Amino acid sequence: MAKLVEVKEVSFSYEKNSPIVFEDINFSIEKGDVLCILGPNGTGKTTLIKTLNGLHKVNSGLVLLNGEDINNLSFNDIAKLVGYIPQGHIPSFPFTVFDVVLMGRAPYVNLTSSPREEDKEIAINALKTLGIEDLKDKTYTNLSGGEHQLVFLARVLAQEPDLLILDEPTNHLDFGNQIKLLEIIEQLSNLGLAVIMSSHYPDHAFLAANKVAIMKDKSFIDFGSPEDVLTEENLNKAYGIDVNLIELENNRKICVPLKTDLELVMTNYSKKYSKD
Ligand SMILES: Nc1ncnc2c1ncn2[C@@H]1O[C@H](COP(=O)(O)OP(=O)(O)OP(=O)(O)O)[C@@H](O)[C@H]1O
Repeated sequence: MAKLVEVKEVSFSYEKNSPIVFEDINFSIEKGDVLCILGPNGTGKTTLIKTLNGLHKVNSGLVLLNGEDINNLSFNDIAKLVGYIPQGHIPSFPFTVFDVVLMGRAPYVNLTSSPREEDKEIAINALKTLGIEDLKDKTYTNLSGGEHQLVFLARVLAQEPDLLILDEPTNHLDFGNQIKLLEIIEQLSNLGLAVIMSSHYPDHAFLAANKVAIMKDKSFIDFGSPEDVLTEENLNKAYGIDVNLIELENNRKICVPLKTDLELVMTNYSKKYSKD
């Protein structure tokens, strides 16, 4: 059986003669996998993610969804397979939260017909799953950043995709909601949904992912299980800081970044901001 996502020898640059963002990327994702893509700012995580939902076309190589070249799939075909939450999306129209979530059913609803009762039930269920049914009648544009994020997630759940692609999904979420979101991701993946998310938090990969990729210098410097990939050495290579990995009693690992020696860079300012 074909893999849900296969990425083969993929390279990308924004313009014909502009620098390559990444090259020779290879990986695959199956049902129920959660892949966390880590890497420093500007390494190409968002760009890579956009090649997996048809928003960017690769320069060379292949992206296959369920064995089919993504270039041969229509926008609607991709929308039935892939639910995507972009980074920092800005809501523009004052729809109700319920209507925003119902829009997730668009790939299944004929343009000229209204949503069916079944679609409305699916939308309500998505709100219930995330524990935000009480936001149903609120105006989407009036919500907080974290509430937008959860409502957008409800909308892509209503889309009933096989793959969720989440670009820094815990942005804007409070301490508790970050963990709740990771638990929701874990539970959905146990049901068979696949998830690809980018993140700036290696700890989030330990909490929710079974695969991790670290992107740096136009490629993956490592890909595999969190235990194999999230080493102090790899995290130092990726972020240029020392990191201690600490194992808690319940076998859970956490990453603790150590302080850097920034005083060297700050010497020019020491006179101006002298406390004396
Ligand atoms: N529309 C664009 N046109 C040209 N270059 C772009 C465009 N979007 C991004 N880039 C460049 O592509 C590179 C990768 O950007 P990308 O946003 O994919 O990185 P990222 O790893 O997601 O970063 P971050 O962690 O900061 O969100 C960067 O050098 C960026 O400046």
